Amino acid sequence: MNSVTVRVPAKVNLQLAVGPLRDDGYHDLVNVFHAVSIFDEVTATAETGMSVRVEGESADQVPEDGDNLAIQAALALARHAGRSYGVNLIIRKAIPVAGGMAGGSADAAAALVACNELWGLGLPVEDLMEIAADLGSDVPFALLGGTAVGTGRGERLTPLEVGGRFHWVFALADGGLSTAKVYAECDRMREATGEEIAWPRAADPLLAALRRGDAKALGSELANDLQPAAVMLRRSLARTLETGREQGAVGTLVSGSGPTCAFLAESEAHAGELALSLKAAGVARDVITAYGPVPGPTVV
Ligand SMILES: C[C@](O)(CO)[C@H](O)COP(=O)(O)OP(=O)(O)OC[C@H]1O[C@@H](n2ccc(N)nc2=O)[C@H](O)[C@@H]1O
Ligand SMILES: Nc1ncnc2c1ncn2[C@@H]1O[C@H](COP(=O)(O)OP(=O)(O)OP(=O)(O)O)[C@@H](O)[C@H]1O
Repeated sequence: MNSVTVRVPAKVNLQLAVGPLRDDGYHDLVNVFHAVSIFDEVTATAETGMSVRVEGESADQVPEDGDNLAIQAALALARHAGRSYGVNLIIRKAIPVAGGMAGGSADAAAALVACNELWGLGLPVEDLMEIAADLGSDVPFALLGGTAVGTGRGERLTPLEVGGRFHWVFALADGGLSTAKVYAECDRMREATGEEIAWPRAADPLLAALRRGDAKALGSELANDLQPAAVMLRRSLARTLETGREQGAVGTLVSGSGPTCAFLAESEAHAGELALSLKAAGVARDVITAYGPVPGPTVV
């Protein structure tokens, strides 16, 4: 086999409960991940060296060297296998860059799946999961897809049962936000208010709403502890979120570390209407609809 292409989805966090700062610089989380139908595509082609090219949505903001998370994933896999394999990766991006939708993590997961296949390694998903956790906190979920709760720094996953399809609208912002800076701002704001930091717990009503496939109930349970920090660093998000609420979204939140804002709709038709209203209000660089949950990386 000379070439393998893998399609991989973005994520939104339905609940992101952030615990205290740990000694290793990470935070313990309860992170309810949900994969949505915005896809990057990664094509891996056999080659002697390691190289990457990025095309599509905001490709100019993505590194094409060793800083690219997909190349790091390929290198980590070759190291794990104890061989000096080579690969050329072509990444076609649709997931917003530095948007809080785990685009880099998705590409890393896709590269692991593609190279495992291309190099004929046949490693089980458990091995890929271990490599994924070393690459970044979001990468294990990017390998899994669907809907799952993550604990630890988000890498320890339990898949969740979901009783239906949810329809989403995403408002994309101009420019990204640094994940590390958003966590640091969250710590700063907590310190300034002297707020007691609770141990993160999954919200039972949210899990029940997911099981029933109940969009209205899920909408009122969406929660992101990083949201105040993201809004503090990007004040314009307050208006974007408010506009979605006014236009009838059943749930509204910043996706992960932002700045993408996510709006839950009652149906596909409602998502279409909501997207038009948000576009007309001019509160986003672009507005897209998607549904979830969707499966993780798929060879196409
Ligand atoms: C915001 C989320 O996207 C929500 O899913 C993730 O928690 C971030 O996951 P990620 O982008 O894969 O993050 P990593 O590459 O592992 O870490 C980047 C930085 O985010 C902060 N970080 C990340 C995860 C975590 N549980 N606690 C943290 O404090 C740390 O400052 C870390 O240096
Ligand atoms: N394959 C990649 N795709 C996108 N960004 C990448 C990639 N590899 C490295 N990066 C770098 O990582 C940074 C974060 O990009 P990414 O799109 O993963 O952010 P994010 O969606 O906010 O992440 P998360 O939701 O996991 O916090 C970018 O600014 C970019 O420089």
